[in-house]
Amino acid sequence: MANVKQKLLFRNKPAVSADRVDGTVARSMNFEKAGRAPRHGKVNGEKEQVRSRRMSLNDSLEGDVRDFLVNEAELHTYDDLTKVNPVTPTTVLKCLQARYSARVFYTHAGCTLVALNPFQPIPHLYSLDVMREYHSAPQPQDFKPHIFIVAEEAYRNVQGQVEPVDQSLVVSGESGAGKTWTSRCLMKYYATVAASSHKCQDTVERIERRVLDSNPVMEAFGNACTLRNNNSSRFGKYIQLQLNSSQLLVGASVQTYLLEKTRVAFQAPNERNFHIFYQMMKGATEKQRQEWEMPYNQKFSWLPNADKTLEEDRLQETAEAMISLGIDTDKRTQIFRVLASILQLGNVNFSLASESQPCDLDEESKGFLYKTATLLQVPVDELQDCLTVRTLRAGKQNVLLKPCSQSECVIRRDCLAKVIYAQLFEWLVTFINNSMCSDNSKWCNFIGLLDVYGFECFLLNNLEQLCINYANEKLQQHFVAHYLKAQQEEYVAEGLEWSFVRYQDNQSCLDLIEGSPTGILSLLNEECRLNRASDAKQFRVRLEKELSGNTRMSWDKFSKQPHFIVAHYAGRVSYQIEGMMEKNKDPVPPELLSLLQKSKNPLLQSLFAASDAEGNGSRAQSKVVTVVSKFKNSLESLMKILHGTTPHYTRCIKPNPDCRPLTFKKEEVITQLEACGIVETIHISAAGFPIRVPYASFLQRYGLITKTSLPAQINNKDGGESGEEASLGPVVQDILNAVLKTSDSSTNPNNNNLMVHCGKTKVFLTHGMLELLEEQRDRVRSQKAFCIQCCWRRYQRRQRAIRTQSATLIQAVVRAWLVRREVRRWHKAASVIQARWRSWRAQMDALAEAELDNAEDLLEEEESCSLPALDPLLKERGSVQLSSIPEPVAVHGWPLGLAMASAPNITVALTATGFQKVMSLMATLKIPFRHGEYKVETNQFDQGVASIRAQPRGSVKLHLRRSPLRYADMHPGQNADGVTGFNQILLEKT
Ligand SMILES: Nc1ncnc2c1ncn2[C@@H]1O[C@H](COP(=O)(O)OP(=O)(O)OP(=O)(O)O)[C@@H](O)[C@H]1O
Repeated sequence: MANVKQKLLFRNKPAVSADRVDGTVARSMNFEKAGRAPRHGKVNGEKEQVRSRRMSLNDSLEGDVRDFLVNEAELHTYDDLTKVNPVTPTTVLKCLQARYSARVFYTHAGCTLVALNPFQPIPHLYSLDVMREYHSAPQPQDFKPHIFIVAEEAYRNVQGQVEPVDQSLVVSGESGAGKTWTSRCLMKYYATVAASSHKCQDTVERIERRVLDSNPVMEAFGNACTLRNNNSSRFGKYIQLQLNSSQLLVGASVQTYLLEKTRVAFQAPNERNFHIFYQMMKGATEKQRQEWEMPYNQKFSWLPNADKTLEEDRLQETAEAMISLGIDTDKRTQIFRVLASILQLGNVNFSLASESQPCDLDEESKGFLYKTATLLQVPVDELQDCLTVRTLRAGKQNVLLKPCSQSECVIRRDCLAKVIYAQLFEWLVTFINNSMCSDNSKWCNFIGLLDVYGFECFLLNNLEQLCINYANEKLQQHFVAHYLKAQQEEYVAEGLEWSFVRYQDNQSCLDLIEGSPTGILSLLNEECRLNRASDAKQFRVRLEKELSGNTRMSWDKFSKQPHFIVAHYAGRVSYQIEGMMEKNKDPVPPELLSLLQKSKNPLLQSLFAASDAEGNGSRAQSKVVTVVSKFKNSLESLMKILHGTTPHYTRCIKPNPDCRPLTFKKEEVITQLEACGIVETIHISAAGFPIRVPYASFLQRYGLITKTSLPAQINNKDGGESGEEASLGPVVQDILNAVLKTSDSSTNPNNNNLMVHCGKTKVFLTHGMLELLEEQRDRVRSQKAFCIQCCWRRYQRRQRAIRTQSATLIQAVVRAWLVRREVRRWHKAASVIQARWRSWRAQMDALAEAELDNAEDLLEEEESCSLPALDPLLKERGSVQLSSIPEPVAVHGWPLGLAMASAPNITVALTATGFQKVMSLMATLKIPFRHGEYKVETNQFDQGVASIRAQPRGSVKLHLRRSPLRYADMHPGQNADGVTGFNQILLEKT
């Protein structure tokens, strides 16, 4: 398992810059695949192509796995973050974002409820009707996640008296995340649903009212406007709502932790003092101003940013709540006068003085000091002495007075203000408790609301942050133990036997902080109890000596400031040592305490009466109760209470740092998820089985590994009933066995069985097992793809062969048909030629016969006529001299061009060659043909008739002149300029 985790971490590395929380298995697998070089790439370009193809394939695979595990489009519908698959910070973040965009602000995360702050009122989200709906629902868990589900669950646990019956609702988150808002909602819920038995209407109403009214009073005194929240609680609180045997609210009590009293005398830039001072300054009546010695236009140096108007600046509301809690007019007057004295004290400034002289005050400051003394009802001289002169005691008798330096005076002034305010706040809390708390006999169970600071890590962190982060470590340990129990229960419900043996909790960090005698707190206390001035560098050396071996402790070698770094569960925090000891000692000069005890103000008297013993000059340094000791004690008692209750965790998340409505900043949220332990919870999940797949889905995706498919009846039902799903167990087991058998057992010799568990309806998987399954699936799919490719190629080859064969056959048939057609044409042509030839020969014979007869007649006639009469004609038309034996016979003929043109078949005449042409010419020239009677000769180019000679009667000589027709000797396809045919003959002859 560790191997697998390491492997995943290693593979995830390249993704870290893009998305540091992207640890999905799919991605890690892709990196492995993407990193593998193609074996047979010939050139780099090819390799690149192959790689990019693979990358895109892997990307699509990643999407595929993601789609299988979780449908992103449906992410907002996931009511429980542990149900998103795989449970990684990325998917959790996406889910929260999707829900926030869909205006859904509550989401379960296993046993925790995550509440996203909308930063704007959402109508009807917390109305009385909604409260009643959740309260009366038979199964509120089936409703949409809501803070009222948590409230109702706790309430029903009390009703059901299931051990442990007492409940704790732990609300945490960073400043401005909505803890106070959520606590208020919870209190309103219980004040509504656990109220109103008609019989005791008065009491219940009184208690409810007081419980609710405690809020404005506590907020006025304990909240302030900070950079991160306009109404920031500057203390932690645990409110116990006490329920009687009928689960009705009969009382309440409040325990507060670590009020930020330094704020009274010091406010960071752009921050304000506690709300109550501004309420007084802005909302006092004239009468009150006189009472409080607070003129209308007076400026107070401890009230910066007073022009900033907040809805919290409502004195009237606070005063009414005080009345409702039973703080009478006198007490209220005393309270406000004490508060006014603090404001006047803040305006007192000290001037520089020599070492032997106490610091003096200017006139203005004297006035403010006078007012302070008046309001505190103490002598003004004594007050000034206390602020400017230190009393040193040497033994019981010897008292030494030492003037304070200007800065010491300022420290004493501030200290006086802080101690008064802190005591007043404590008194108020006690008063509220007395007002709300019911008699022990009247209540039997409680529901506790814990609203504590979230994990803090600033640029400069000091004792306050150390205490807060220590408390968060404590709560985280408690949460983890509880969460693991819940996980264990789920596994048991699914029939699994599993324990998170490998999970390392934060005990080592707690040991580092609270360990004795060598924990940070112990060493700090030891340093504070030493009777010497605090030295930061010395303390750092001490810490290094004692704790350098602790892996949770470290130091920044390059930092010049004395500091130490603690690796908390939520991150590393560097604490500066300078001032830490002073804060831890929190010394109050005894003179100041004795002065306050002398006050005529009954409230001040009661505030400081208890500190009498402590305030006595006889305080031995070893008995100093340090801040961390007090805090540790109160934290321990709180943890004791929590351990005895059933916890319910609500993690409030601030979606953006600027408190803008409906704005979700991923980085902001993931940091808080880490700080409030959700990411840690996810890691714990990862140590178990973060991936849970219902049998039906598993079979649908991985069935192909063993060629198993989902039964049709389940497939049709979209998942099937749980009974039917359970029946799929053996098939699923077969697939898993097959996968585990084929996996490389050399790398996971013993771990195979630890990577997967079959529950009753789901398969529980580790990331490693999912990876293995996906690999197997890929392999099977590759095989199938290869098989399909082979079949396809074979099919293609066959098709190609068939096509070739067919084409050859068609060609053969066509050729045969063409040949047959040609031959048929030839036959036909031959028959025509034969027929023509025969008829022509017959004609020729007849013609020759006739001509010969005529020639004889002609000869006979010519013997009687003179021959020259023929000459002109012959000259004109060209002459044919038939040289025969005994005399040449003149043959009347046409010019050869005409003869060619009138050939029976002009095509034959023009195109025919050789004998054909001769025959044609003879026919045209109507030369009688008798076999053997004429000798026809062509010229050497086979292009014209050279001579036709009558054999029996001697030779016939043709003398032809050039045709008078200009183009008579031309035919298509021949050079127009060339002289061919008969003309050529003539040319040759001449
Ligand atoms: N559920 C909610 N609906 C509407 N607005 C809310 C809700 N929760 C918180 N807010 C708003 O956010 C502001 C800050 O909330 P809240 O004071 O409860 O924070 P916080 O966690 O208690 O801070 P701090 O630790 O500083 O006290 C509130 O003043 C309120 O305007």
